[in-house]
Amino acid sequence: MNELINFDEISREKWQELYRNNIPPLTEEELENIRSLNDQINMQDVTDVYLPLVHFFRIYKKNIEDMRFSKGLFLQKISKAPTLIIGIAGSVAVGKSTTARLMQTLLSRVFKHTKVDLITTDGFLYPNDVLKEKGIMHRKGFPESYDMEKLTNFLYEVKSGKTAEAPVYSHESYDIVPDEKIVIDNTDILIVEGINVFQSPQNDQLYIGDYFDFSIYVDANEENIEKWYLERFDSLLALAKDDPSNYYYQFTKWKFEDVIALAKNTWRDVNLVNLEEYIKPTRNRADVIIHKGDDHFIDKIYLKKY
Ligand SMILES: Nc1ncnc2c1ncn2[C@@H]1O[C@H](COP(=O)(O)OP(=O)(O)OP(=O)(O)O)[C@@H](O)[C@H]1O
Ligand SMILES: CC(C)(CO)[C@@H](O)C(=O)NCCC(=O)O
Repeated sequence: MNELINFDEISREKWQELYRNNIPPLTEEELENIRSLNDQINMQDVTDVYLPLVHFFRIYKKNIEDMRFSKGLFLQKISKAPTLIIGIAGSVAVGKSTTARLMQTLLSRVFKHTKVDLITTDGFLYPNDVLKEKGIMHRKGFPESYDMEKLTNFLYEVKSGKTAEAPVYSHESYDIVPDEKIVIDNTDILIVEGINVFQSPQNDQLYIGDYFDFSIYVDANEENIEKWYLERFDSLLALAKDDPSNYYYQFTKWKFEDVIALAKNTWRDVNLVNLEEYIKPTRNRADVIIHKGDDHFIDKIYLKKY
């Protein structure tokens, strides 16, 4: 990991020691609530990894608040605190949504009276008919498949304290959901999760990285991510088996080996290429890298030094 020269590598054991218990601990019941969001979450990760991470984020939060206060004094103008934005990036199927949901729950528990919202940049993909028109349906998830201008405008509106709307993507329909929006209003912390959150847009004037106050990259080796992608493909098929409106329904009628071949080819020809060419190169832009080993077990944390 030579390109991570600018990061301190911290083992899980060391990381969990760094948390000095001055955040109100979660109750058992609250931990149970988080578990219900995703049965597979290893609850040890919550106490060993995520609570220290929330504690670490507190340092960034305080720094930003102090800076805003000092700027306000200088300008003799105290303005409303802008929404803090946290970016979570990483490969398709590495577990970004799970990390993002956990962070959302923990942040709203730890910082009382704080409204924490979550969106995914999947909503800013062009709808399938536009992707087809552009001839890039096979490039879903690549930089050109996102409406980056729309995403940048959305982040700008959130930061400016305006009511902002994010479109919604569905894995089940494999498309943008028409007429569905997530409304972001009076949010204290917004988590933005997606494969492209640290990518530079084609237009040099716009850089979405400028809007992130804290950023996390979820990392794992490619063999593991492929495995998790194939497992998720399986879950999507199971979900689709009685629902002809589901995109994955068609594959439930295929021979088993053909479905496996399709999933493996999609991983190899689309998502792995995207990971190597466009997602992984943004890893060193994150403030924190969470590294997972087998079975999603978090074994290492990397913190940006400078
Ligand atoms: N901590 C975890 N423990 C066990 N399983 C997990 C964990 N995190 C994610 N998974 C599983 O890994 C798969 C991928 O996770 P998830 O859907 O969160 O990925 P993602 O990075 O958000 O993917 P995408 O970018 O395609 O939306 C899912 O099947 C999920 O249930
Ligand atoms: C929607 C994205 C791009 C990201 O979540 C991904 O899940 C995806 O659909 N990739 C395209 C190839 C595939 O079907 O896996």
